[in-house]
Amino acid sequence: MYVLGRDSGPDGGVENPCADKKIDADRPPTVRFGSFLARDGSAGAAVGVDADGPHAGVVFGKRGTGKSYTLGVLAEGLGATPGVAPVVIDPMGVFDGLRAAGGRVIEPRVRPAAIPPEAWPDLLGLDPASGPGSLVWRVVADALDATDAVASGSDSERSDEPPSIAGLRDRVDAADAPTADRRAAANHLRLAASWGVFDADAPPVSRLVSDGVPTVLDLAGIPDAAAAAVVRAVARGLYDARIDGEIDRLPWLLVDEAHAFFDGVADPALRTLLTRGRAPGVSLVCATQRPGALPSVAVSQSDLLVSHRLTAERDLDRLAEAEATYLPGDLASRLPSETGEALVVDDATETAHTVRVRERHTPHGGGSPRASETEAATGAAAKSEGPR
Ligand SMILES: Nc1ncnc2c1ncn2[C@@H]1O[C@H](COP(=O)(O)OP(=O)(O)OP(=O)(O)O)[C@@H](O)[C@H]1O
Repeated sequence: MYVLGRDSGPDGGVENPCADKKIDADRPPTVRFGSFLARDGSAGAAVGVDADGPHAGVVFGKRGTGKSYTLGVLAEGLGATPGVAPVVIDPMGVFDGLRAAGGRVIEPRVRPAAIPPEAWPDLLGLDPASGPGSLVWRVVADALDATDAVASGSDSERSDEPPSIAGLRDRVDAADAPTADRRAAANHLRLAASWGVFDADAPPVSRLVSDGVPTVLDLAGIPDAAAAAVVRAVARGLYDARIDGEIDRLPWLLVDEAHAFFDGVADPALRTLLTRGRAPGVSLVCATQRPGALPSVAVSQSDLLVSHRLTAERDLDRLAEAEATYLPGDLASRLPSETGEALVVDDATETAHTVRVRERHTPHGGGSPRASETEAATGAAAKSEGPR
């Protein structure tokens, strides 16, 4: 986190982050985040998030306190920062306003091969020790071995085709297994096909970050297991692509409603980013209204913690895990109460400050609908005023 100098441009500190991708030679890439909040409630100096290096971060806050909005502020700023590329996991469909910053909104497709064989039974809701579960595990492993054999020139079974769900079902049909197991496995694979997220020919995950504009993966309305598969494929895909040198930019994965992804198929990939993502340059920011449902490692590995208001004891306990010897007093007592305000704990500078998150430059799609704002209500109000 940086204090941004007053001489660095309009908009309270830096150039409009949506405007361009100019590099300021005097300052490392920085995302305009907001301004310090003085004790009397007035706005102080502008603050920005360092985007030069990779980070692990969390954004906490009870419902309606501004988490998604804050994630959108980061996405806007990162989309305008050279050398980085934000990818937003959008389970509620509230980030399509990022189109106004040149972003794209995608209904994601991932390759079945992006999910490792051992994760398939869990993905399909099957016990891996059951007949159908172990059959699915085996056919996925065989299908991956067959495509690997082509790459390695091995003499074992070969397939030029990347595994598809239909191909996996063919393998199930042909397997030496009890009929009931084959039928159950095929039914579960048919269900997975109906989610519409698996495509053997889906573009590689590295394509999501090829140009640096915000990419929003719209997961609204798709089943939880399918959303988890997408998050796993994207998180792991970005990590592997950086390790293999396929991506030049530093990707930032911004996950809204992150608690939903830590108890299923996506969990290992998110933990990999938390614990090892910074080495190859992949950042992860997890936003959640239920910090208590995140694993402790999300807090212990985060070097940036942004917390809007919290009240539930379990969530405050998770926040307390971020208390460090360099911070005086408890964090809970320092949480601000207004929407859009947050306590920011920055491990790099070993500081905690109250910040007012800046306003978005693009429309925000979140916020709860209000009866008083419906056409029915405003129409009724106009009617009750009556003719004059
Ligand atoms: N920094 C801010 N500046 C101005 N308005 C804000 C700010 N942060 C949040 N808001 C307003 O507060 C409303 C709620 O914010 P947001 O949708 O981000 O909450 P949330 O914590 O993500 O809620 P939920 O948990 O229900 O998803 C938004 O509609 C937005 O208008």
